[in-house]
Amino acid sequence: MSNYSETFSNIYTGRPSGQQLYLHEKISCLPITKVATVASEKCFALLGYACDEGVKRNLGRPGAANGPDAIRKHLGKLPNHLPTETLVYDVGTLQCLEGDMEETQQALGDSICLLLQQKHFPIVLGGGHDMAYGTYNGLKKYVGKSETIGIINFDAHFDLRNNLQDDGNTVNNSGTPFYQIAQDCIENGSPFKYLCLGIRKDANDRTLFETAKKLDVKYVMRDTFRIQFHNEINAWINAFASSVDHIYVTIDLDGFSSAYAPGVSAPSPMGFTPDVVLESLKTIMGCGKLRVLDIAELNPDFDRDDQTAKLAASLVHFILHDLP
Ligand SMILES: N=CN[C@@H](CCC(=O)O)C(=O)O
Ligand SMILES: [Mn+2]
Ligand SMILES: [Mn+2]
Repeated sequence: MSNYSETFSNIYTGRPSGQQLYLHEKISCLPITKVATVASEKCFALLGYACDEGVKRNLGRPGAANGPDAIRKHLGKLPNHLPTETLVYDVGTLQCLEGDMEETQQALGDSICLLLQQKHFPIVLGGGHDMAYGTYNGLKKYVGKSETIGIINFDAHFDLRNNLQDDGNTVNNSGTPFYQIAQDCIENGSPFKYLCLGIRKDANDRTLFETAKKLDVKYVMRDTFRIQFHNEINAWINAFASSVDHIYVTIDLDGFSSAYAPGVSAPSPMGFTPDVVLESLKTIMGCGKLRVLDIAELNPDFDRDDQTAKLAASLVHFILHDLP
């Protein structure tokens, strides 16, 4: 079972300016049932996915269910440079009840589809990376079967774990979302287009590399995913983008070095840096195909001085301000 809760505006606090100098004065909280098509050219919708059931099932460290509110608390304090006609709504949070992650993913997919139909750009705040299965399916439902979706995942991990157990049952978790998507694509005869940026050799076993190869996954290893190689990285991103109709970006915070992002279930001591992610996001946004973005795996229980929550909030700030 999943539960929807609307966001109360008192989560967004900061310096009062009376002239919308800060995002807490810009973001409007709106129940998702009241979302309507807007005349404004640009309208963002922030949606929480408060679920760490997938992390628990994947033997990780629970706590990501508190990720969405931790991001909101820091986002509100950041400066607002948006034009008045750009709208930013917070449309609430989906909570996973009684461990029913699948129902929460389904609710996420339905919400994403609804927001896209109403011409909003959804930004999902997580939450375990199992959210990717919900976000992707929402976009798929919106664009229809004949359109190709490319997934770009900033992550230390492939998250291509096989969800089929020895006893024949399936167990989905935060490490299986892209495997599940791949299986659906195979079943539907649609291409599985997946690009991973920042893969760590010391965080993915041999079978995961074999699965990636079998599924023709494109990936950039962490030691190459560095700002020094931005020309090459941009060329790979552009080549990938030109082979798809729509792009879904998913940012797993555990791909960042734990110097930047300690507040995750599975930290990366030798992860990537924010500069290469921002550079890559600029390239992706420049393609004009980005339709939805989510940020996964914030676990405030393990954060240090809120730096991971602040990093996530700054990523949202960047998307709000730099999406063309
Ligand atoms: N979403 C995270 N997935 C990783 C977790 C790794 C870990 O817990 O060490 C994975 O399953 O590979
Ligand atoms: Mn990861
Ligand atoms: Mn992940």
